[in-house]
Amino acid sequence: MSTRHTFFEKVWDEHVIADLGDNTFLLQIDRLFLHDMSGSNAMRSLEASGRTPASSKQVYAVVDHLITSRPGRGPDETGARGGADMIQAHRRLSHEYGFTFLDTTDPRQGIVHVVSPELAIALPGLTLVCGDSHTCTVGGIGALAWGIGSTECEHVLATQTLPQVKPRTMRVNFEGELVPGVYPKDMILHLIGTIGANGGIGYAVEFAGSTVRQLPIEGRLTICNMAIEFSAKYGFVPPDEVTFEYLKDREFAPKGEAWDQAVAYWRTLASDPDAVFDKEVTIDCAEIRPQVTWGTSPQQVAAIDGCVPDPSEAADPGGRALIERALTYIRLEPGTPIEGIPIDVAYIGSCTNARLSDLRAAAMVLKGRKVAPGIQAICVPGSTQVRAAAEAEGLDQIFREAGFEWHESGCAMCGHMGNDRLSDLRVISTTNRNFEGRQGPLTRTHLASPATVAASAVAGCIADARHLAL
Ligand SMILES: CC(C)[C@H](C(=O)O)[C@@H](O)C(=O)O
Ligand code: SF4
Repeated sequence: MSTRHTFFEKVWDEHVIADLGDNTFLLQIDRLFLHDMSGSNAMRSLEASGRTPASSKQVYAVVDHLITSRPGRGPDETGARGGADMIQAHRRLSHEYGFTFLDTTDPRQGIVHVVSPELAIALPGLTLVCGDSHTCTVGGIGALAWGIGSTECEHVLATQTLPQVKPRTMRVNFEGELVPGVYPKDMILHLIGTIGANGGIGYAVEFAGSTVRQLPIEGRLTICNMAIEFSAKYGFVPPDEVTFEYLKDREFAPKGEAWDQAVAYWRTLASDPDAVFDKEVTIDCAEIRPQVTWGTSPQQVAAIDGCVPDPSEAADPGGRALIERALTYIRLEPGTPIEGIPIDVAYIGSCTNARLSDLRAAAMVLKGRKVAPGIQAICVPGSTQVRAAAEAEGLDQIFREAGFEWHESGCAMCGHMGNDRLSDLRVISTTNRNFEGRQGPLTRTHLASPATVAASAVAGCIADARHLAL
């Protein structure tokens, strides 16, 4: 391949079937992942149209959004109206169409974006789509992955292709040493806080720089997960030795000679040293402190030793109105120190931060400690495999002894889709969205890393994990 190409251009060009004009291209789609909300709808719509899937082998399906995370749950258990019907249709059609189906009781079940790299369904250089905005998560293993709508899912089901407008390219370089106690979640929140939640609109974002290269895959997945909160549909870290090491021997990874051939190909995918991006941003990681959101957008974020801003200090009336609205909803006064804000609930879960490394980071804080009186603390592992691995190393005991509930895997209280919900409570949460009502009616969500959530559970208020003697 000639030089001066970015990772994105290489993978995109490899998948173009036709130039449709107007910067729109018909792309070959290598993997389609269906979940029990958008996926179930797409399959029912395909069935109603009398069409059949183009390529059953390239489609995977999982039950994650609507199923409750209640321990001891039944296979279709959900509080969502019509949810059991959707799960059942998802199951019936996935079997009928011959898709790989990860049912509620399957030991490989879990949140779609957690199981997709865990089982090597997502692989470097592949195009992977799912009817879910956080599909960009699996860009962390070097796939070109993005979220689509139900109608687009149906299009992919019928044709295994999708028309797409070609985005511009951006590279975000994270450079320098992370301060101890600062995690990938803090890196991405800091980026969104610095550039803005609209900073990535129209871009495919490559996360690069020495700090990213040193991150294990799980940290890269956390960063890419929130590319969409930066308004970038695509976020990725081109594959490297860390990626290959992570994927080797996983269930759907190529094996034997096919593995060697795949790795040889994946090694060609990194952006060329002289590749040109439409935009570049550099972040000095030494400056990043643990981050906590204070408002109702991920960009409304501050360092843990900072304060809630004063709307009167906003640069313009629009900015002032946004801050005022957020503070009214979240019920905080300007100038309130972030540390010490009392909480009701501590939530560790979601496709952002519920992998084994996240549970370990939280357990390190919780070991030998107790959740403060009156605080509800919940841990929902990102997948059933993560849950089993955590149990094998005794993490569940640490969580339980501290006073955390230990749930089955699923989306659960991240977006209260299956009616696992909170209401009118203040939550410190490892999830990715703090929008109004996101975790239940009137719920006030503060996004943070698993270590910060664990420290806050213990303190009963937003707390800096670095202040607890570890
Ligand atoms: C239900 C689904 C379509 C939705 C998404 O697209 O992201 C959900 O996963 C979310 O996080 O809000
Ligand atoms: S865990 Fe939350 S953000 Fe992730 S897919 Fe599920 S609902 Fe969406």
